[in-house]
Amino acid sequence: MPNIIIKTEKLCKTFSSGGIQQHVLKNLDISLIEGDFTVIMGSSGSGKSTLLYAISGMDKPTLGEINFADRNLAKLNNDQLAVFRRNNCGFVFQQIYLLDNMSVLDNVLASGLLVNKNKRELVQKAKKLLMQVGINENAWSKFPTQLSGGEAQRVGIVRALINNPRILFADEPTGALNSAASDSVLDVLTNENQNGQSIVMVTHDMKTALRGNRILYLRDGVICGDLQLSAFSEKEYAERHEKLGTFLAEMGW
Ligand SMILES: Nc1ncnc2c1ncn2[C@@H]1O[C@H](COP(=O)(O)OP(=O)(O)OP(=O)(O)O)[C@@H](O)[C@H]1O
Repeated sequence: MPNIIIKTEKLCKTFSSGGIQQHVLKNLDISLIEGDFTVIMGSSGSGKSTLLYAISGMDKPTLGEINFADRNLAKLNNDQLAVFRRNNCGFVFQQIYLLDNMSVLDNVLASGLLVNKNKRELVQKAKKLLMQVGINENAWSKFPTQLSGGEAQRVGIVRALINNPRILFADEPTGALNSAASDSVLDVLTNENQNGQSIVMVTHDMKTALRGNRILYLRDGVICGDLQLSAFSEKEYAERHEKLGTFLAEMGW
């Protein structure tokens, strides 16, 4: 039986500004499966990032429930939510927020030390993860400004993974990268997922979305499509591309 890691019930998010209410997420009932690489797609403004922020506990819903790893997020106050996020969530964004005055290794360690006080163990783990994403020893003492965009994003992924998150949340992780750098980042995400890491990623890019095994399509705050794919494999790229293309055409993408 697949393990449900996040379950939402009647999840709603409404923004109010200037006396006008905008209902961005409307009564969403979603179950996300542990181990999946779930992709959230939809047109601009459909509520993808809002959904990602709500289910990861970065923002509170207006109404409804979010059960994440058997915790009801609505019952947590802001401090408890911050601890919950630190222990359970990793985040990767389009903008890569590495600290410019710290080396690559220190950027990763700074995140890790928030949860694990055993520095020796942490250093070993950070180095292992950096190697895993293709950031070799000669780059560990470099500063973020000395890295390419793709390298910096791969360091960002390591920083997000250092505390063994239950889910890695990614919002347009390749949005600011050129094609080669984007492929290197997608290969890292695919590899992590194939090693068991659950990933939930927002993207508007089809090539990026092809890495997922489940595609949710959001339109006007409602999930109107849910496509299951097999785990990513280069061998069946053409077939996969066609399946996703057909699905997106049906969604009016
Ligand atoms: N903090 C906020 N305050 C007010 N409105 C907001 C806020 N955050 C998002 N919105 C509005 O909610 C709607 C959905 O935004 P969201 O960023 O979730 O869409 P998206 O599907 O991720 O879009 P894009 O693909 O363009 O990034 C938009 O109309 C946006 O202006």
